[in-house]
Amino acid sequence: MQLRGKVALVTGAAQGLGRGFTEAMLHRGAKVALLDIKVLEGRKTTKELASKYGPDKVLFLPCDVTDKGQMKSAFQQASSHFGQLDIVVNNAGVTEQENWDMVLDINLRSVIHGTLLGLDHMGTDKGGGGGLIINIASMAGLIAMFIGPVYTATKHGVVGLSRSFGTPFHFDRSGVRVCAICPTMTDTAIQPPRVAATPEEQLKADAHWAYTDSQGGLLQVSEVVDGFLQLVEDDSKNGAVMRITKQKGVDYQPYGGGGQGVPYATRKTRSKL
Ligand SMILES: NC(=O)c1ccc[n+]([C@@H]2O[C@H](COP(=O)([O-])OP(=O)(O)OC[C@H]3O[C@@H](n4cnc5c(N)ncnc54)[C@H](O)[C@@H]3O)[C@@H](O)[C@H]2O)c1
Ligand SMILES: CCCCC[C@H](O)/C=C/C=C\C=C\C=C\[C@@H](O)[C@@H](O)CCCC(=O)O
Repeated sequence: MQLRGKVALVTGAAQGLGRGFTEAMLHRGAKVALLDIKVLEGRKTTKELASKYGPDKVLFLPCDVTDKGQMKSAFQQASSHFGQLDIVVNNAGVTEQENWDMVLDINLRSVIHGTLLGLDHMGTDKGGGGGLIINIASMAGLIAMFIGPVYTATKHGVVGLSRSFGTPFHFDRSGVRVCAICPTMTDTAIQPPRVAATPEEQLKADAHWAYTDSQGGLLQVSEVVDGFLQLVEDDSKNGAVMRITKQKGVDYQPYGGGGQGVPYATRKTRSKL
């Protein structure tokens, strides 16, 4: 998909990777609705981007992605404000917390909801024009991240969700590509401090940083954004799971079973179901 003239919605867009994806799309001529629970940071980011790319190109919508009403309303506002919606980036996420329900709600439930809302707004079967949904998973969606079992579980869920909606069975009806991106550790505020407040936290921090350093250190946001843009522009990728690592750069997780690795029904086979 070429970005000029397109409209995107990005969750968790106030900072970090979400801000990076947003700015890259604005730079290529898209308009973007920025959603975030951090209202002050979101407004500040939007103001900065408006002064660079034009006030008509951005819209900040305060939104807690775990609140179904707020999410539904934000999708409606974005699409009526800009008159269309072409790309949804489910990016908002948090790392492991004591309140594991919240990790599930933000990292998985809201991504499921954002994907369903994206299909409702963009699906050709729902009166939309087709489009693209990119779910931001993590390398922890493909391998076990030892300091975050719940985080790991949610990211595996995001990968499975994206692969399933990325089968021809769904694309035939909706015309919406659904893909996931799995970066390794990236230099954003989600990273834990190297010096922690308690001995237990320090143990985890030491293990995390020893592993991260052994893997070549942190990715920069720009490296993840480059992979994101490749995925946006490559219409052949549906159900694809992009990996971004220090060692290999951008590549795709191989799955067996004829590409998609899962059984699917095409338009032809579905008519016989
Ligand atoms: N940084 C990494 O190492 C890394 C690696 C792989 C994947 N990821 C994933 O990338 C995504 C972005 O993370 P980041 O590294 O930019 O972190 P970040 O903390 O800088 O940004 C996350 C954003 O999500 C927002 N957010 C959190 N909870 C929210 C909620 N309930 N409603 C709305 N917005 C909410 C935050 O306010 C923040 O702006 C996450 O899904 C994360 O899991 C990050
Ligand atoms: C606690 C801080 C937040 C981290 C968030 C992030 O999403 C977590 C990432 C978790 C795991 C990263 C693993 C990285 C591994 C790679 O460096 C590489 O070794 C994996 C290669 C896999 C392959 O080639 O098959």
